[in-house]
Amino acid sequence: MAAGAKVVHFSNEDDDQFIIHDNKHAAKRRRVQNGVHESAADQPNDRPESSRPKAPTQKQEKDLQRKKQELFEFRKNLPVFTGMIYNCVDWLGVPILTSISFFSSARDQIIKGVQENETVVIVGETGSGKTTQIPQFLLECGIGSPGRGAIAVTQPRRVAATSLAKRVAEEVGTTLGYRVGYTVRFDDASSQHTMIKYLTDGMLLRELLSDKLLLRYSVVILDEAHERTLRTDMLFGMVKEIQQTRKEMVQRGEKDVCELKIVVMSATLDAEKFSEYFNGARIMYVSGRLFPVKVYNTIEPQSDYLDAALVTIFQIHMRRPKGDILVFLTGQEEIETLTALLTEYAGQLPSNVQALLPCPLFAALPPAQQQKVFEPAPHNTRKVVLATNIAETSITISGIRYVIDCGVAKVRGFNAKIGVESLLVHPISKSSARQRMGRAGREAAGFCYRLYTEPSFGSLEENTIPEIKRCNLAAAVLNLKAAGVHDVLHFDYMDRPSRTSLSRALEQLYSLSAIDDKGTLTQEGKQMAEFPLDPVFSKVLIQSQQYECTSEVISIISLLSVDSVFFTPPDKRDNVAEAKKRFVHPDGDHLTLLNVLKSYWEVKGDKEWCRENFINMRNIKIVLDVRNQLIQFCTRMGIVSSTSAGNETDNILKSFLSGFFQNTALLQPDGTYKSVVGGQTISIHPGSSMFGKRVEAIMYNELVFTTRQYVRGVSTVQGAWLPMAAPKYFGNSKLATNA
Ligand SMILES: Nc1ncnc2c1ncn2[C@@H]1O[C@H](COP(=O)(O)OP(=O)(O)OP(=O)(O)O)[C@@H](O)[C@H]1O
Repeated sequence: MAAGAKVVHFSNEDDDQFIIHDNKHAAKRRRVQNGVHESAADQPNDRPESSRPKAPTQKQEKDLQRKKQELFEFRKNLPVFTGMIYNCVDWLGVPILTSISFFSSARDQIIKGVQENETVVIVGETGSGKTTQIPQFLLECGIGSPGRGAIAVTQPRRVAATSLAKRVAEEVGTTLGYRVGYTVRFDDASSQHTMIKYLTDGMLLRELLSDKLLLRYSVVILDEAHERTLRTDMLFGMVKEIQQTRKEMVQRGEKDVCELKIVVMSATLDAEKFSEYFNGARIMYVSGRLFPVKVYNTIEPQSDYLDAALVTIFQIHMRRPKGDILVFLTGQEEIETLTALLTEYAGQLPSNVQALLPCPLFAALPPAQQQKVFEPAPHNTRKVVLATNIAETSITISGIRYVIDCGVAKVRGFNAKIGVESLLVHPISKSSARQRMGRAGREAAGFCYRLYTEPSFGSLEENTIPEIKRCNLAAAVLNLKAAGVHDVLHFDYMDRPSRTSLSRALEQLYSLSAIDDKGTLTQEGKQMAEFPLDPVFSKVLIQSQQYECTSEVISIISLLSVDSVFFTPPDKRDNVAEAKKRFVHPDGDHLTLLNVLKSYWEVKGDKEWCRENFINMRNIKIVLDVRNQLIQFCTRMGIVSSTSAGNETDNILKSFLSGFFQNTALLQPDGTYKSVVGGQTISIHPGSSMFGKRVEAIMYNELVFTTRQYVRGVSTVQGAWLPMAAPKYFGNSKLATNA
C-alpha cells in the first residue's frame, strides 16, 4: 500500500480495498456550535382557496388509476398488508404467539385493533409499510371519513411529511393535496377534501391554537414516536387530554363530535412504556421486513469519521454493484466539506468507472433543493446523498442501497442550573442506528456500513434521551400556554422535565414579558407564540419596531440562521480571513454580518465578487429565502418592516439585547469576561470580529464548548443598556454581583 493511503476495514468484507493515494483530506475540522433555532417552527399558510388543489380532470384520473394499480401490486406484499400481528415480544424482542388470528391478514387485524381500541401502539420494522399503508387502511374502513373527520399523520420533519404525501397520493390515485395532502411550514398542499394529511408535529400544535379539540380529525397518528422531539412529547399530552374530553362529550350526547382515535407508531419503540402512558393502549407488533439489510462495523475505531466516510464511499463505488449511497453526517459544514472532497476525488476516477453525484440534504436547505435528492440519478451515475439526521426516519429515497452511518449526531443540550444551551456532537442511540440502517433495504436488499466497531454499537444507549429532558423549555412552555395549558408544572408529560428546567423556562418567559407574574400569557406572549422563531428571537423582532430597525433585524436574524456566509476552502484559510476583514464593523459580529449582506446587494450578487470574497452563495440564498419568509410573516402580523433612520447601530444592538440579555458578559479588571448569568469566565472565539478587543460589556449569540468556553456572534453593548433591555431580570443585584 502506498504511503499515506487510507483504507477502512469492515467486518466480513473482502480486502481488495480501493486506495486513495492522498490523504490531505484528513482532519477537516468541524465546529461544535450552538444557538440559533435551525429550523423555524411551522406556520399556517394562507394560500387562497382558489389556488388550492382540485379534483383531478378526466385525463388525469386515467393516469392516476393506472399508477395506482401498478403500485398496488407492490403494496400488497408489504408486511403490514399480509404479515402477522403479535401481541407481545419476549425480552430479546422476538414476537411471541398468543391470541393472534391466523386467518385474517395484518391489514384486517390492524383495522379491527383500531376499531376496538381508543389508542393503539403499532411497532413494525423500518420499511414494513406503517406510515404509507396504515392511514389508507383507516380511510378504507371508514374510521376516517368526511362525516367523522380526516386522518392526521404527524412527522418530526417536513421533508418526510411532503415526500410521504406525494407517495401516498399516488397509491390512493389522487392528485396531491386533494384526497391526500400535507401541511408544513409555509406550504400547504391540502384542501377541504383531504382525508389523509401528513403534517409536521409543530404544524399540528399550531392547528391546536385554532381547533382546540382537533375536531377536523377522527384519528391522529403519531408517527416516529421514538424520536421524542419536544413537540411530539407536547402532542402526546395534548391529544391524550383531547381524547378524554371528546369521549365525555360523546357520552353526554353532544352532536357533531366523535371519539378521537390515537395511533402511535415506530420501528424502534418502547411499546410498553407508551401503552402505559396511554391508559393501557393495545400493542400490535407487525412481523417481517420486505428486504434484508446486511450490517458491517469497522474492525478498528475511526479517529476521523469524515475521512472514514469518504474512503468508504469510494470503496463501495469501486467494489459494489449499482445502487445509491446515503451518508449520515452531523451538519451542514461537514456535508459541504465532504461534497467538495467527493467532487475533487471523483474527478480522478478512471474514465470507465461510473460518475459520482453528491447531493446534500440538511434542514436549512431550501425545500426545492431538498427535493432534488428524491430525483433519480442520471444515467451511469451513482448518487451520494450526504444528509444530517433529517433523513434518519420515515423517508424512502428511491435508489438507496447503501447506508454509511458515522455514529454521531448534533444534540441540543441545556444546563438548566446555569441556563446555558449548547449543541454538541454526541454518539447516537441504538434506536437511531437502526433507523439509519432502515433507510436501505426498502426497494431491494441493502447494506449498512457503520463507521464504528461492534462493541461501540453495543455500548450505545438504547434510546435517545427525550428532548424535553435536555432542552431549554421556553419555547415549549410558551406553546403550551398558547394552547391553553396554564399549569405547565402539572401537565401530563410522558417524561417529566426537571422542576429546575420548567422554572428556568417560566423565569425566562417572564423576563421576556411573555407571561405576567401569575404565569398568564401576555398580549406580547401571544404574539411571540405566533412567530416561527425561538421566543428570544421573537422578542428581538417585536422590540425592533420600537427602535425602528425591523428591516435590519430581520436581515441579521436570517444571516444567523446559517452556519456561515463564508466558504472556507481548507487551503485558503488566510485568504478567507483577509476577505472577512473587508466587512468588519467596529461594534461586532451582528453588524459585520449585515455589512456582508449590504455589500452583496450593492454588487447585485455578482458571482465573481462572491468568489473573490469567499462568499458562500448557497448560504446567502438560504439567508434571502428565510428573510423573505420573515418579511411575509411580519406583514401578516401587521409589523411594519421599517429601516433605522437615527442611530442605526445602537438601535439594532438594543433590539438584540432585549432578547439576548442573558447572553451577556462583563469585562473584568484582569481583561477576561465573566458571564452575567452563571458568572463563568468566557473567551471570545478567534473567529469573531471582536477577538482580542476589550469593551465594557458584550452580548453573544452562542456559547461553544471546545478547549474552553468560547462565545461566538459577539457584539459590544453598554452596561447601562442592560437594565433597560430586561428590567424584570436586571431589576436587582445580578449586575452588581458579577461586575
Ligand atoms: N417515495 C417512495 N418511493 C419508492 N418506494 C417507496 C416510497 N415510499 C415508500 N416506499 C416503499 O414503501 C415501503 C413502506 O414505506 P413506509 O414508509 O410506509 O414504511 P414504514 O414502515 O413506515 O418505515 P419507517 O419505519 O422506516 O418509517 C418502503 O419500504 C418502500 O419500499
